[in-house]
Amino acid sequence: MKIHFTKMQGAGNDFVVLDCTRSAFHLNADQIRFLGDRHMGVGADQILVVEKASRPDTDFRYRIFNQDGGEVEQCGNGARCFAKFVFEKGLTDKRSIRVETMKGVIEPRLCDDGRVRVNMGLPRFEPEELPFLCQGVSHLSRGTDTLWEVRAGGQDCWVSLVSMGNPHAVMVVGDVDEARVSEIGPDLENSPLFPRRVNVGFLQPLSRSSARLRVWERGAGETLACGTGACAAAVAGMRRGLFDSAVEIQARGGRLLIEWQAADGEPRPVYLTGPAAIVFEGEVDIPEGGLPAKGANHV
Ligand SMILES: N[C@@H](CCC[C@H](N)C(=O)O)C(=O)O
Repeated sequence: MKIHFTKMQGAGNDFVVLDCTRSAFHLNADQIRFLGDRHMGVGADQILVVEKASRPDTDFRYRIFNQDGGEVEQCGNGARCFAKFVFEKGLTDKRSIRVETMKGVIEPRLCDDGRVRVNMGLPRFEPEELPFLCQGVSHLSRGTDTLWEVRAGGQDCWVSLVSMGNPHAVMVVGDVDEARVSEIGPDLENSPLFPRRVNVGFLQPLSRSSARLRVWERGAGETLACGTGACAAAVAGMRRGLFDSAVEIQARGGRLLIEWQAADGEPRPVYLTGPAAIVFEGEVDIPEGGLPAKGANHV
């Protein structure tokens, strides 16, 4: 089966985007994994599926699948690429778009400088608001933040847990280049503390308005940037008193601006601003069996 796709990237986080506004989406998890595979398929951290809105107060619906074939709740860099995609492909002439995701409505807006600014909704921190956390886990509070002690990669780590619709654990490190991302990341992603797994952020504050960040993404491994990871890391840092209300997050693939006005205690949405670009278009022949689970096709 041949399908048309658009390859996009936002700060180096890359996507295969499928326009399903006129046809139904019907790929299974093995076929999605084929699309995401960098050797056998097209290659992408996530696959984004653009669909018609199912509610009158929104313009589109979009679905997000990780490279491992699993459908997930939210994707910040994907939201910017989605907005650029629907505008550039003439699917809308609106520069402000309301989009349904699995975890509520988000609002991307195309800026005059070519970047996209997205209202990513409210961050959540309280244990009862973290559905990804194993029930009955004890925690320690410190200041205004709730820090959780976890063991991963053979060491004890203190993490902030944040839901941006999807799950994040953020730890502060001295130097992201030295951080044990590929040991701690997968260990924490698959810890029994997180039955639905978790994205793991390694945050190095540089000043009150800038930081470096690496993210081990659930279902994709380390990526060049993670938009929701940047939001989670910035708000975790703000709650710990490390940052003011706007932070430039430097990821390995680009820079993202995170804004969050939390000072008066009112629940406020997080805004994410950054680049989004179409890289190329193509047609791909998807094998009926897709890409079987790892090891399944070995002789
Ligand atoms: N790259 C994304 C996040 C994609 C989903 C994530 N891996 C998850 O499983 O929650 C972003 O830019 O936010």
